[in-house]
Amino acid sequence: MKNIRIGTRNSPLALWQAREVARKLQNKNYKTEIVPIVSSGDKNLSQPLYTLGITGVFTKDLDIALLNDEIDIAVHSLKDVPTELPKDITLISVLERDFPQDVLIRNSKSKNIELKDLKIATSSLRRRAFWSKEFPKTEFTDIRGNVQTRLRKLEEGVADATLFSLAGLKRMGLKLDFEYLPFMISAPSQGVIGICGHKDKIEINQLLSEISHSKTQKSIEIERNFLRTLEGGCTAPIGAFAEINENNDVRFIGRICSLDGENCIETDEIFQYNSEENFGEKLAKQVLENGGKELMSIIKMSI
Ligand SMILES: NCc1[nH]cc(CCC(=O)O)c1CC(=O)O
Repeated sequence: MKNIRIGTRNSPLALWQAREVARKLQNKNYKTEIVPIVSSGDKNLSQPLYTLGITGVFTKDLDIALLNDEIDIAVHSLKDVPTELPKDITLISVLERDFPQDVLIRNSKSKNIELKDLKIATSSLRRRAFWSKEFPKTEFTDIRGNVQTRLRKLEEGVADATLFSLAGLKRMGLKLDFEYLPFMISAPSQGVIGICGHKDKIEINQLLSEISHSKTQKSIEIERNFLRTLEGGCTAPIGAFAEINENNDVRFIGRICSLDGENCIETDEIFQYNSEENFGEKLAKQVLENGGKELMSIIKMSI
């Protein structure tokens, strides 16, 4: 068999994740090749992007590379992958989730400041809203770029502290002091590496499904169905985390908040998993009935 061409974005985190997938495949004696995709090849496509359902800012270029057959699979941080996938593209595999928590990183001058007084750098609506729910008077500033860039900006003094997914820090081998934040709920699929493929590549998809982690698969299915049912395509402050034990008991925590964190609706349920039921959708519908519908329309108006 030919090399499996693994498409990835070019950032250090994305490349690490692609290598992790390559390692898993090599352990099964498949040959791999990493193909960093720098910019989009949309000029090679015969149809405009919107007719193909291509929407995600982080996933667009890899979707196009898959459709152009420049790569066999695309490796993503699953939390950056929209719940509605483009036509002909499918989520074929997930790796075992690690460290889904959001953690706080302070710059070296802010070690003794109380949480409520910290100026926080984050562009995530979810992180701002959930932090504000706990500490309403917080001042925020935007911060963008990859993990390393953001750490540099933090040390330059754009803010006192920032929030990261612990998975991202661990993958980058960054041994920084961090603090857990029990009041945060992670983004749906946070800490999960997802692999997308082309629907027609049956053989590749079959072998990729062999490395998929089934407990993680069940968790993200619930979290993503929860998100899909709530959002209808918009980016709202939504957290979702499903944990499954050996007996197939699931604990699911979900939350939506207004941007300022003042109005939140939360669900926290324990149930027995079965593949027939769409728990994510069911729990999201409960949230929508409990005032979530009104909250979602307020959020959509303020974005
Ligand atoms: N949107 C950025 C992004 N996408 C995935 C990760 C980290 C890896 C992960 O949590 O899956 C990050 C950085 C962060 O949120 O701190």
